[in-house]
Amino acid sequence: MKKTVKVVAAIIENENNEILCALRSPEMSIPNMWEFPGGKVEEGEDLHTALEREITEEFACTIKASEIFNENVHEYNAFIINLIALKAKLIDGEPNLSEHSKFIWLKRENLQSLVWAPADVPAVEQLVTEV
Ligand SMILES: Nc1nc2c([nH]c(=O)n2[C@H]2C[C@H](O)[C@@H](COP(=O)(O)OP(=O)(O)OP(=O)(O)O)O2)c(=O)[nH]1
Repeated sequence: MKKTVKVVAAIIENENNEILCALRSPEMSIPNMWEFPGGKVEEGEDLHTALEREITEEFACTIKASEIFNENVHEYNAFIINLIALKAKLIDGEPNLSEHSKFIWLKRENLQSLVWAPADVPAVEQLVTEV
């Protein structure tokens, strides 16, 4: 049976209404695909704490996570992902690149120009149609 992995991802919007998009590197799993930054929730950890921890680890800045925006279950070849996207705001510092190949800030209407990790597609669609 495939393992189910619980992953939190941040929809970080800046003051220009742009959203942070990160490109997974060739060395990461699901390589060379765009994602909302985040990572796996650890045993006993709540969603907000997990997301704030992952962003500090991967981008050396501080966010405050708020409401759940989208939740999606997607079956990859190797595992099943329960991807929970939370809205978030940058509260200290600016993102710094470490594990990812690149990050960009994009307006909602341009999000679909990227090749997203398949599990992220429903969240992207919801963002594009959000008023
Ligand atoms: N962070 C993140 N991961 C995503 C998204 N969409 C998606 O399919 N994934 C996949 C990629 C990875 O297989 C998994 C998350 O693992 P990760 O490698 O980013 O997290 P992690 O840092 O906790 O993992 P690790 O150190 O244990 O390898 O979920 C997304 O929007 N954000």
